[in-house]
Amino acid sequence: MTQPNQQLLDEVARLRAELDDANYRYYVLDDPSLTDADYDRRLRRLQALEVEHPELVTPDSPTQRVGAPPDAGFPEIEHAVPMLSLDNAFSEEELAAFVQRVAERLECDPETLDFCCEPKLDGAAVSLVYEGGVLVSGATRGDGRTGEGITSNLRTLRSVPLKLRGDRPPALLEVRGEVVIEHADFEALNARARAEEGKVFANPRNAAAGSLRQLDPRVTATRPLRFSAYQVARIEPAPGDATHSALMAHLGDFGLRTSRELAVVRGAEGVVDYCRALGERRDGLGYDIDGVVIKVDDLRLQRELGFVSRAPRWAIAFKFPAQEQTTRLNDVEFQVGRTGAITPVARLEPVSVAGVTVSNATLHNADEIARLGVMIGDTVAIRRAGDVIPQVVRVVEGERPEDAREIVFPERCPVCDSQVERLEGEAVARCSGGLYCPAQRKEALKHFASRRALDIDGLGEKLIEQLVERDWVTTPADLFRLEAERLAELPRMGQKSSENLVASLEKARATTLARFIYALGIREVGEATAANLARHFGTLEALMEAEVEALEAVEDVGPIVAAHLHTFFRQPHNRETIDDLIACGLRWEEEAVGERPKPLAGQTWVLTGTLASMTRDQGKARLQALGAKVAGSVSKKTAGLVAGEAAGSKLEKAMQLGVPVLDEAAFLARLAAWEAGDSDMNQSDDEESEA
Ligand SMILES: NC(=O)c1ccc[n+]([C@@H]2O[C@H](COP(=O)([O-])OP(=O)(O)OC[C@H]3O[C@@H](n4cnc5c(N)ncnc54)[C@H](O)[C@@H]3O)[C@@H](O)[C@H]2O)c1
Ligand SMILES: [Zn+2]
Repeated sequence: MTQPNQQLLDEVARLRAELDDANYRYYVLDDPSLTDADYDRRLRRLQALEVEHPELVTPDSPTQRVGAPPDAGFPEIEHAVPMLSLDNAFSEEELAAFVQRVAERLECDPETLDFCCEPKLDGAAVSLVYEGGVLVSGATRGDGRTGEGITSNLRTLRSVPLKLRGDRPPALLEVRGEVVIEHADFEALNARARAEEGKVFANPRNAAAGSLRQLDPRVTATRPLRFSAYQVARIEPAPGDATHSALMAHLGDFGLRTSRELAVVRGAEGVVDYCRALGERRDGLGYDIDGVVIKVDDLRLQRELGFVSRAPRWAIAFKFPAQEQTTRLNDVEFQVGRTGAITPVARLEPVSVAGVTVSNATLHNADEIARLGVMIGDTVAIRRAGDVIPQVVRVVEGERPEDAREIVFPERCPVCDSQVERLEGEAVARCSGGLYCPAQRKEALKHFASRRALDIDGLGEKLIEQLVERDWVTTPADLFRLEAERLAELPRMGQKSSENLVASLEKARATTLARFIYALGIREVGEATAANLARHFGTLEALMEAEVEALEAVEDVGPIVAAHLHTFFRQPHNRETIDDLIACGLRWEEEAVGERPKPLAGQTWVLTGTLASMTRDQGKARLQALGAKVAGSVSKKTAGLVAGEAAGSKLEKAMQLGVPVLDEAAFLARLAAWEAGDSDMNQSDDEESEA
């Protein structure tokens, strides 16, 4: 043993301060400043120094403690059985050494020992107490002895039974488990937060822990939290189960979830095989795990092994490579998607994250860049989990170089040089080049040709890419001008397949209005919305002319989709594309409008003055839904004028020209009759209106 020198004392003090701070940020603020990998490295270093110099160990050293003391905002709950940490193994050798250690202590052959293995869920640990089968309290781990009472929050989780299933619940059950958020739910939660400028979480663990520690359970209730049990701390009367795995199965009978991946294996080889196999499947699990927990399965042997201060001797956590790493942000490039969305992409100094080399990560949008406060040259934390695109989650403080550069959002599309637009209230900036933008063109054409759109058989993605790259096709209409002879010049495209493609293009010309609308690739207009629009308006013309209010009158169309539709049809080049398609022979049967007749088809109406029962736009929408065109001025051809309060010159003109005039009451009565399917205007003249 060497004598500790000043340098070493300083290092120990620095590590402790850093780890204390990291613990506070991780466990109390749910806002870590270090990646887990950096944290683990420091903890390991401190442990190594303390092993070398046991005289330096203090009871308050981060190596001796678990978690962090409970936050004052919650009632304290003392754990009847402490909630400990787990020893870690970072390699297969360390795993084998664990098995060896256990066998030596038990004085048995390691090859005869059974271990129960399960994923180490990366969430927040909680303990639930059931008395007489009823949930009486729930708590966080806190510092292991005392946790935070978060019973009302835990009650909002559907996976936490308020009452245990079965006729004979135990008199007392204290069960422990992990509260997690699955990847898909986490992405949705953060996407919502980004859209609403709410709190964006770095990872599902922070989101789960933060959600559980909300002072208002109604907030917790909105978070997609899931509880999965992994340990029984107390059960009375004691059941006959002799193993941990049997006890876990028993929990299932009570209506508690346990891991589907739980398996009992034998000896070091079994343990190592399990860890390898689960490691390979890690990305496909749909939730974060940071390793495997390996427990001696026999409960009697567990008791024999007992505990050390911080962790049980009968269990170990095999740690997988961390899902967060730090690296340098070398540059930011801007990518253009199918709908023109411009996404800033971080070009990174390549770094291995959970076994995969990552050199790009998404920065989402300008708001996210502002939220992160990130600059080119910064050291950033990257997260890669499952199939989700790697993300920049945080800037590492204090590492910004002097020559760091600000990230400047382009004003023009990096692909087609069209103006970049950012709509009021929208986080996303978009290229306004529509089908003209090569970046959007390929995707727009793929969408246009896809099965649910125009269903152009034989026009696959690769072919579309070739056609666009050769400039043979710039708009969808160009597709219909392709000739078999020319197509046959393309690589791997014989005479036969060229002719087949031309034939399927011919077939695709006869489509439906709904498919056509969907094929246009208007933002947020999916198949169902397209079908509603087709049914509602009946003709493409009525849809193209519709104002925002009229669009909002369509089932499932809210203000945002209405705005997208409105903007789309106001773009001259989109109109040109549509005209061009129709000129190329695209056609469809007109739809039966929402089962309703269109008594005003072919008529032009004018609205003037103020209506008491609706806005003028709403009136317009209802007329349009009945097939009418609504114009801004009165002429001889005007079928009728609706005159509200304070009508002026239009009313005069209508009277001069002999155009029928309806006051609001008469208008409402007629609307009611028309909408009910009564096309004879005169019959409803005397009806009383109900506004
Ligand atoms: N980034 C940071 O700043 C920071 C700070 C503190 C801690 N940490 C991370 O937390 C780790 C230490 O945390 P710890 O003390 O909770 O130990 P741990 O995470 O290594 O292991 C104990 C925990 O494992 C969990 N667990 C998951 N599945 C389990 C299962 N099937 N059976 C039993 N337990 C299961 C439980 O919640 C338990 O509390 C560090 O290694 C580090 O990765 C990070
Ligand atoms: Zn563009």
